[in-house]
Amino acid sequence: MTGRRAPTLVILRRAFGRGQFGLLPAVVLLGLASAALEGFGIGLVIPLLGIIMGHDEAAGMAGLSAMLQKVGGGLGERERLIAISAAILGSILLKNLLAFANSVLTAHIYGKASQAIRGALAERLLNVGYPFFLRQSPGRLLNIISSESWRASDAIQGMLSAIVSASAALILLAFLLLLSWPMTLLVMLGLALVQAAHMALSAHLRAPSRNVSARNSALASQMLHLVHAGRLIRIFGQEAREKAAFEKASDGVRRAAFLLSNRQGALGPLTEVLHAMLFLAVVIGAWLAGLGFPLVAAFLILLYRLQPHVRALQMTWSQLQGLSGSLEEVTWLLDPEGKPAPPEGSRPFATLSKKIAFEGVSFSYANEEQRAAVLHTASFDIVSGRSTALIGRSGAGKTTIVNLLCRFVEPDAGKILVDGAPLGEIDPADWRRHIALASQELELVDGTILDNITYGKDTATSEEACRAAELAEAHGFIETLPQGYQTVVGYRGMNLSAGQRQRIALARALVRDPDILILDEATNAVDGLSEAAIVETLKSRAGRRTTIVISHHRSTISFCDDLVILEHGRVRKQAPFAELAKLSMDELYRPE
Ligand SMILES: Nc1ncnc2c1ncn2[C@@H]1O[C@H](COP(=O)(O)OP(=O)(O)OP(=O)(O)O)[C@@H](O)[C@H]1O
Repeated sequence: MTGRRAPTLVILRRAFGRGQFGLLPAVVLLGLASAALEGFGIGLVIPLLGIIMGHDEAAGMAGLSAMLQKVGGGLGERERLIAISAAILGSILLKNLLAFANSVLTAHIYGKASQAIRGALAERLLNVGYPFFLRQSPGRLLNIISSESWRASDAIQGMLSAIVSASAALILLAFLLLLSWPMTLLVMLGLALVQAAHMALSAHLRAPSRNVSARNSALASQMLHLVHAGRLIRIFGQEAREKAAFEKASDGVRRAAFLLSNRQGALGPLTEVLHAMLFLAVVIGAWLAGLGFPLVAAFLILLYRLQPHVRALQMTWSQLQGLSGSLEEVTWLLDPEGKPAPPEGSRPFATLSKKIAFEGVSFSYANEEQRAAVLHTASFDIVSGRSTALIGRSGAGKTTIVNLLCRFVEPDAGKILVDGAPLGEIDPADWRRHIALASQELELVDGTILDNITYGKDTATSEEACRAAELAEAHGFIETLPQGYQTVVGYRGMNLSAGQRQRIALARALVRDPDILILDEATNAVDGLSEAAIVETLKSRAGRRTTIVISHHRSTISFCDDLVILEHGRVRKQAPFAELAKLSMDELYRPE
């Protein structure tokens, strides 16, 4: 789970990669300027107190304090008091204006950085090789996108405010140094000790933080299950079991978050106590050193103003440790290393003119358990302009062949040749533009019927969409719906019947008028009459287009020209359909 590169750096690079880095110096400058104004304002307390207490000479003072003591020296006492007060007020006003400008700027950078992280996550999911989804838990992915990405953004916000705090701390320390360097050295030594204690304690936040992320992933999986398995749970009466499983996952999150929050919560008060001790040590040190009251007062006010910035820096540090689990999860998803690459190839593809040839293709869905091969040296041809039925018992490897053809997965051995050219060398985008797939597993998108059909071809007109719906035997039922093509199909098309969903999915494939049409159990929920009409549509592609059909139904493959029979991942037979037309499905499946 732990990324090799520092998660914070990877995320920072992604977050600020698009022009936001240029704004960081502005954040630093604004932070420095507002702290300088604050230091200046506080420094003016020295002459102010001097006037009030009646000893306004610089005797016993050195450096900055002596300079400040002389401010407005040429004025009368009353005018000097008013002028210094006005200068203090002016510096406070300006400082707060700059602080506001800084908060607008950091909010802008934070927003852009969070958006960049979310965009990078979406880009990774869209571009990673498909086998990634076969291996990863959807709950984990959902948790990263929906929750951990926000926490990574919080870390960015923490880092931005840390920049401001660090700038302020630096300037205020410089003022302290100019007022009294021995006292400042004492302060810096004390701060270093507090920081060391803080870092040692913060290190204990990493493990609980990772645990929170892991528990959140498990909970997200449970949530997904509850959303998807509504019917399954009810029909088998498993509500109590599901409730217990959900409670367990939810309680796991609660416990992990409680531990993390307790450890984090202890750091704030502890740091405050250490800072109070440091403050008192400075008071005692000043008294022992015999410093004058105005100087000690200015020093203590500055120190008092410095402490929140230092504490904020330390709390950002512990916040980052507490978010380390989230940062690691986001980094893991963003990192292309160790993830399947998307299919490659640059050879253009215009049309299938001869055939697709599988030559000794072997494949296994290899994972940690190294499963056995599901295709063994499979060799067969899909001839251009003809319809090929791929049949075989359940688990024989038919969908795996579709996955290989669509380049969702790549062969472990052997070749897939398209008009003699290796499929692996063909530009995948070009190739996919010429194929279309209708399958039970390709769900509808949440939108209207028209949205779903034109998903197959962005540029399709309403007329083209209607034509595709007619060919898929969907137009008739769509016309009877009150909203027609504007009917919203709902999540995964749940507002429609299974057969209606399949016909819209078929229209989505047909709207492309694809060179190669692949139907994987694409009409098994469609009634007989509709299926017969669809078969007529498919027949009309003969000679012009190539069709690959997978079905356990004799009627669905009845129009095919060629038959490829698979058995346990091996091609048992390839023959013209006419030669075997008399055999029933059972007879076709039966080993010879
Ligand atoms: N993602 C996967 N990970 C591991 N094994 C898989 C995966 N998908 C399929 N398999 C295995 O590959 C083999 C072939 O599966 P495939 O889906 O290609 O069969 P099929 O012929 O299409 O079956 P059906 O007619 O039931 O749809 C099966 O043994 C199956 O268990």
